[in-house]
Amino acid sequence: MKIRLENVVKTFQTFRAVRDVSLEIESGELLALLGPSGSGKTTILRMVAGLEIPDAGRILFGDTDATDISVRDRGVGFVFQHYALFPHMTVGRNIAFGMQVSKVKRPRAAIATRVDDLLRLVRLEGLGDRFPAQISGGQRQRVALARALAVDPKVLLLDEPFGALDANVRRDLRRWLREIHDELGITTLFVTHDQEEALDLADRVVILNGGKVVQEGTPEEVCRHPVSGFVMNFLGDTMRFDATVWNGHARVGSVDIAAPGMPDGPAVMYLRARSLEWAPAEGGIPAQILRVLDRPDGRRVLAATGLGAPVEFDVAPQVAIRPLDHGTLAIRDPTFFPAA
Ligand SMILES: Nc1ncnc2c1ncn2[C@@H]1O[C@H](COP(=O)(O)OP(=O)(O)OP(=O)(O)O)[C@@H](O)[C@H]1O
Repeated sequence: MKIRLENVVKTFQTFRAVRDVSLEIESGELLALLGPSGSGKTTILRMVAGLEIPDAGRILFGDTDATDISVRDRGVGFVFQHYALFPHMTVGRNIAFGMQVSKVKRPRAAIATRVDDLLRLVRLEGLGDRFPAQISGGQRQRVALARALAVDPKVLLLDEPFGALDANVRRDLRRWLREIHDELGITTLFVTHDQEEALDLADRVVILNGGKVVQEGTPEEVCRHPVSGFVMNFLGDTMRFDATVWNGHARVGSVDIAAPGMPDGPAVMYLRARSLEWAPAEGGIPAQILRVLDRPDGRRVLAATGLGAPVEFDVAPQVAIRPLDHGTLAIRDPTFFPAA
């Protein structure tokens, strides 16, 4: 089922939370809404669910205008971070609940078979008789997904479903969710403020800021071609430096760097750790090492340079480098945007 939002607006009292948002979720696609806190992600999801009504604009499910269709009749499944399971019901009964109260009546045996199938799908075979308090947080969210899928929704809506879990469990669950999505092919809208989660999971990412779409594209497109300093910064691991551009060259601190195609005037230069190379074969700017942080996959180094603020870069674990060492750093592919 394809979903389309056309010029959707939502205002709370006088606060405009969603400003003229248009987007499409292709049938079978997994789309992530990514943005900082307060950017309007949850409000958009709630409007797709039918839990909020837009002030203006339309929401289409396929060719049908769903704007005035009730939550119950939209055929959506939800998993929210805090959408708790019923604590007094077993896992199996939690999963069965939606089928038992649905308008579509199913025989008891069919419900039991479906619960078993869903427990297998979310890899919780054998846990159907436990209560929510007797399983882990990650397992609870898998039950929540099974419960959402039980009534064969046309669309799956997930709002920070793994937000409360620790980093390793989150990573496992997001790979697992992608596998389930590929198996079922259900149109899915996923809300997160975690860039890595969105980029790992989604076919396409829509980046929001202040209730507006600022960029949309595949993870590769948004990572390789961010349209603004905001997107570049939000996608993470960036260093930001004030610059002044004149005649295709940027003055950054006391350093001159080529900035071809940039208009003259104040600008911002963004670097990522991978844009910096320690001890290049030739050229480079003078640098002094401030700190060396050992990580499982290498060493992250902080250094002072003439750019005006410390920089961070990575070296291989075997590179001999110590605080106070002097050397040179090459800057590759800096990204410039005119200052806002
Ligand atoms: N029912 C409401 N009444 C008043 N303001 C609201 C209401 N719901 C949301 N807002 C405001 O609308 C803005 C967008 O909220 P929303 O929850 O959609 O953002 P979000 O991007 O999902 O943020 P978060 O990641 O923190 O959940 C926020 O400033 C929020 O305070």
